[in-house]
Amino acid sequence: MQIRMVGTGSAFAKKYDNNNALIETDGYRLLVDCGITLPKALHQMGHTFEDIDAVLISHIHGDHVGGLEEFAFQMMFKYNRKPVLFIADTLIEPLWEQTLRGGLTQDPLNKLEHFFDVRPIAEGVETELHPGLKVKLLQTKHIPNKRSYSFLFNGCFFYSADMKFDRELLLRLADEGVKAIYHDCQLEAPGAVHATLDELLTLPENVQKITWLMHYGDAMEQYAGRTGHLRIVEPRKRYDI
Ligand SMILES: Nc1ccn([C@@H]2O[C@@H]3COP(=O)(O)O[C@H]3[C@H]2O)c(=O)n1
Ligand SMILES: [Zn+2]
Ligand SMILES: [Zn+2]
Repeated sequence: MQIRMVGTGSAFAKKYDNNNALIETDGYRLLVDCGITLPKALHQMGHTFEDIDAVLISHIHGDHVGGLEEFAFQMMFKYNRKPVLFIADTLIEPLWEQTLRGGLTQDPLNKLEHFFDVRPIAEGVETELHPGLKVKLLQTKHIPNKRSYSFLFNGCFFYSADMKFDRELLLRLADEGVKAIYHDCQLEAPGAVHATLDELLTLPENVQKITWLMHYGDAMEQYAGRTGHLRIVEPRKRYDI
């Protein structure tokens, strides 16, 4: 499995695009989240929406779903293919009713399934997305009373949705043999709805060594050399997991 971040920025970052990823395995290309900046950033990487086999959504914030309207329209009117959308069963209704319905509705098209091949995923159940690529959704804390799901790929790669610091979860994942943790990180405290760098730096060395920071602000370069054993994910670079 390989990962390339289309962007690594926070919701407000201007130097880095929205924190969205491409996970590739045996020629299969999964887009993880599709934010506001995704259409342009994907184009700058030399890809079109046609190159995407499926999209997986973590939660409903613009930097994670704001590019889905263009994705849906391009696939319908430019590429004549209904894209596969993997999404927690609990997010299907809010994604349509609270985010996409306004822009996409036109007679007779009035539901999410008219635009996407929707594949609901139940929390906590390891689900095959493609031969060789499985995901387990873990509900993680982000905004009170708003569901947000982090991803455990193939039992060995944890990719955080936006989430608050959860020491027990990270220690447990490391104990269970997870090889890599990609974690959203707010460089400056207070984190409020994200883990802060200071919180992640309290992790034991063995956990820090497998943990990579993403979803950071424009000040990221000032933190070079100040992240302990935590490494910073670079945008658009291909990493083997
Ligand atoms: N209660 C909240 C809600 C949101 N926010 C900020 O808005 C951003 C929305 O995208 P995000 O990536 O979840 O990061 C959120 C916070 O920066 C915040 O700081 N506090
Ligand atoms: Zn975000
Ligand atoms: Zn968020």
